[in-house]
Amino acid sequence: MSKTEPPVIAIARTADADPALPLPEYASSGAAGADLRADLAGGSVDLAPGARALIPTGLTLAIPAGWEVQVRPRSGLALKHGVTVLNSPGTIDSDYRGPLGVILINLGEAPFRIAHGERIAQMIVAAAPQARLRLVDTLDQTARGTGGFGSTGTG
Ligand SMILES: O=c1ccn([C@H]2C[C@H](O)[C@@H](COP(=O)(O)OP(=O)(O)OP(=O)(O)O)O2)c(=O)[nH]1
Repeated sequence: MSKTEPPVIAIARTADADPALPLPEYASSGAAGADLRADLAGGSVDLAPGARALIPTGLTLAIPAGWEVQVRPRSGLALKHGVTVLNSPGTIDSDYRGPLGVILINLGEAPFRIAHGERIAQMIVAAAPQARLRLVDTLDQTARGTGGFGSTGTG
């Protein structure tokens, strides 16, 4: 099977970033995601139950055209604390050069403190081709037709 060369994602720190924070990296040879850390200028953010916040990572990315970065939750935070990425998966566009932020929400029962440098989410690089979008009068026929939303049953 031929393996396509993975894209290069350029990472730059924002002007106010903490240069001591580790950059995202793959923790194992098979890891799909690289962890993103909260860059809170040495401080912390308290998320009350039900509250959400945009958490800065101190990073900006340059993603090649045809690719995207998805911001996904960390399962440990979700299971242990009910803290997850509200807009999961967050979409980082290839032409975006602004700061990468993570929108976290606390769906747990207890307040959750996000510490500076804590790993709060993970970034996944995925192919995202821009399709050619065309308006037509009728669509081609398929066996499924218009069936959806549970049309095949629940069992
Ligand atoms: O979790 C996220 C989601 C988005 N972004 C940045 C990168 C992305 O390219 C840009 C716009 O995101 P999106 O298209 O999801 O937001 P929008 O609400 O549609 O805003 P816009 O009108 O700016 O596209 O915001 C983040 O930093 N974190």
